[in-house]
Amino acid sequence: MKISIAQGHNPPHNINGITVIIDVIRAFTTSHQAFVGGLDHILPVATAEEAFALREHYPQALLAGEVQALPIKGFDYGNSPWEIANSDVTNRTMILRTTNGVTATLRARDSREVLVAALINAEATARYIQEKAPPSVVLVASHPTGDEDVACAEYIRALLGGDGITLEQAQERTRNAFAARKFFDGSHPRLRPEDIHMASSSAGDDGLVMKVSFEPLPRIDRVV
Ligand SMILES: O=C(O)[C@H](CS(=O)(=O)O)OP(=O)(O)O
Ligand SMILES: [Mg+2]
Repeated sequence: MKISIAQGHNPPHNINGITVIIDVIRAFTTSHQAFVGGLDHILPVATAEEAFALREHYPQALLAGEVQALPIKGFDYGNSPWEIANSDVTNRTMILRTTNGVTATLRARDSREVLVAALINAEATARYIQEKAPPSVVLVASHPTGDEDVACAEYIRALLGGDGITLEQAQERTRNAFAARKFFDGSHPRLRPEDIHMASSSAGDDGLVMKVSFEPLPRIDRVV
């Protein structure tokens, strides 16, 4: 199994392999928490306008996401695992707009299989990949310049038997990433330290793997 790490919003072609889009702060930590809370599925979209337009077709859907990390006016939730953990999302659909994780996911079509992951479900994701044993795995750190997603990619690579780092090192790099700072300096009441505590946590191998499909609409489901 060839394992490579890429960074940014444009995942490389990986026609015969598995591509994992990683977003630790916070898109896929939020997504993981939503599935833990019983969410049915996620519809990722590129813009807030697309989110509002899509909700016309899915009036029961919840809107979640951010622009420049801040909650979007008219949305139900920010891109916040803490907000989701404190809400009832059972059997709901969530339309999700985020800057890095969702953007990279929407551009990851050239792969046999696409997963999304964060540190919280790194172990479950790695075990799923090991069981599938694809010829190639591309781990995409979706933040173009941040360290938290690269750290998670290096941890997953280690879990897959390659070079890498420990969970504790990945957790430390997440807490120290520059994207984390704004959650600790009181800059906005809805940028809470709890989001980073959740993003730097591990659920161990909780079996919660998140898989992307693209037709008829981009969609993220929990693998059951
Ligand atoms: O809202 C977030 O956590 C980020 C934006 S930033 O990196 O914190 O500025 O969006 P995401 O797509 O989850 O990386
Ligand atoms: Mg991010």
